[in-house]
Formats: sequence, C-alpha cells, structure tokens
Amino acid sequence: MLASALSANLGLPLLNFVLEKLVIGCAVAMAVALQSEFRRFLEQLGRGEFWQLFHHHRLAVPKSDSVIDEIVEAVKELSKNRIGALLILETTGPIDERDFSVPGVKLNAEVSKELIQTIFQPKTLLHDGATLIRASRIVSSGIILPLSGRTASRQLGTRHRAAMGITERVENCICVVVSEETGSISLAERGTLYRPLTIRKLKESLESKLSPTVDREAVAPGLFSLMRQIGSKALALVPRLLKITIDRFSR
Ligand SMILES: Nc1ncnc2c1ncn2[C@@H]1O[C@H](COP(=O)(O)OP(=O)(O)OP(=O)(O)O)[C@@H](O)[C@H]1O
Repeated sequence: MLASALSANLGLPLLNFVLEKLVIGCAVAMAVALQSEFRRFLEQLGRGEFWQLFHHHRLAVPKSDSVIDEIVEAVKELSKNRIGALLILETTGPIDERDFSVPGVKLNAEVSKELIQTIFQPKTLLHDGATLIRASRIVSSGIILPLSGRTASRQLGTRHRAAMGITERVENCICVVVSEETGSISLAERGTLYRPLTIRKLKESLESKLSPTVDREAVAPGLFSLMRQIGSKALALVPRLLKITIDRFSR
C-alpha cells in the first residue's frame, strides 16, 4: 500500500496500477483463505471475550497413554462391528459449549473402552450425536454439532460433516469418526477430514496430538494468532500475485 501511494506520487502510473491490483488481490485472497479464522475471531469479539483475544495461552489438556489406548480399543471394536461413532477430543484447553448446537447430556465419567462402546450402541438413548472427552473424563454425550458447509464435504453424511464443522470452528479439538456404513475411521482436524485411517495410524496420530509430553500451542484464535496467520499467508501470496501481474503485463 505504501509502495502504491509512493508510485502515485512519483508519477509512475503503470507501477501504481500494478500495485493497486496486487493490494486488492491480496485482500480478497486473504478474506477467502482466512474465513474460518475471521469468523471465530468475530464470534469471540461478539461474546465480549476481549481478554482472550490478547491472551496467548498454553493450557494443555493431556491424555495419558492409557486413555489413548482405551479410546483406540473402543474405536477398533466399533469399526469392526460397524457401529457409527463420533468423539470430540479436546487438545489444549476446554471447549466452550456454546460452540455446540445442542450441548447433550452430562456424564462426567472416567474414559473406558467399555463405556465408549456402550454409548454408541444403536439402541441407547445417547448414541445419536457426539461424545466429548476432556483429559481422562467423558464429559457428555448426545451433543449436536454445527455442520461444515464446505462444498467438497456435501458427498459425506452428517456425522462426518459435523466432525468437520466443529473442528473448523474450534481449534482446540480433534474428532474421531467411525462410519456406520463402512466401519471406516476418520480423524477431523481444523475442518479437514483424514480418512480412511488404520487403527495403527489413528493411535500414532492421537499420541502425537494428545500425549502429555507434546508441547502444544493454544487454541483460542487470539488476535496475535490471527495476525500471525495473516502475515504468513500474505507473505506466501505476494510472490505469486506479483508473478501473475508481471506475466499479464509482459504479454
Ligand atoms: N450435527 C450433528 N452432530 C452430531 N452428530 C450428528 C449430527 N448429525 C448427525 N449426527 C450423527 O450421525 C448420524 C447420521 O449419520 P449419517 O449417515 O447422516 O452420516 P455419515 O457421515 O454418512 O455417517 P455413516 O457413515 O456413519 O452413515 C446420526 O444418527 C447422528 O448420530
């Protein structure tokens, strides 16, 4: 922007034109690339969570290896028996339940493979919806999540779109999905679904993301985090836009 103003003052119309287009291109590209970060930022602002916007916290919610083993064992059984399931695992700090469409039923029970499997049995009252796990506790079940609106995910059913939806909005969680139709296992993180996963790959992923020894960064899309993302994405975009503009004008 500075260079654009400078070129206008120095009487360099072509350079000024190119730079102006570059600034507009960057702004549009950034608005598209960072739409979910902006939405979360505005939601926090709307809730009056001003302190969190500036607070860069490292609040880990670690899961011990035995908790990870219980989760993996339960997922293995559910997948083998083609029982649909959706688990929300907190990674760094508690999720704000206002991010859920319906908060579900409080359980506050110790994580065990038996309990996870029981919750998702099709005849139980709580099998519909998601189950939230915080550290070594099952917090609640029957949670209804916001669905992802991504076009690519329209072919997927609502269970998978719900996993994408919540991880798109909330950075401090990942979701594990078991498909009722195929038994396939997926992991959703930051709005992206990784699938199908083998049990071994799931265990490795959970260990790397949830193990207490992993130093994880927080979570709430604070102002600094948003600014950092804008900065890095803008830097990555500039050379590409510059090349496109130069190519266009050299023709
Ligand atoms: N918004 C939501 N939040 C949480 N769970 C949901 C939500 N919508 C649907 N579900 C769960 O997903 C189930 C429906 O799954 P559906 O068949 O539409 O999805 P899918 O992604 O194709 O999964 P599957 O492969 O298991 O069939 C519901 O019975 C419910 O348990």
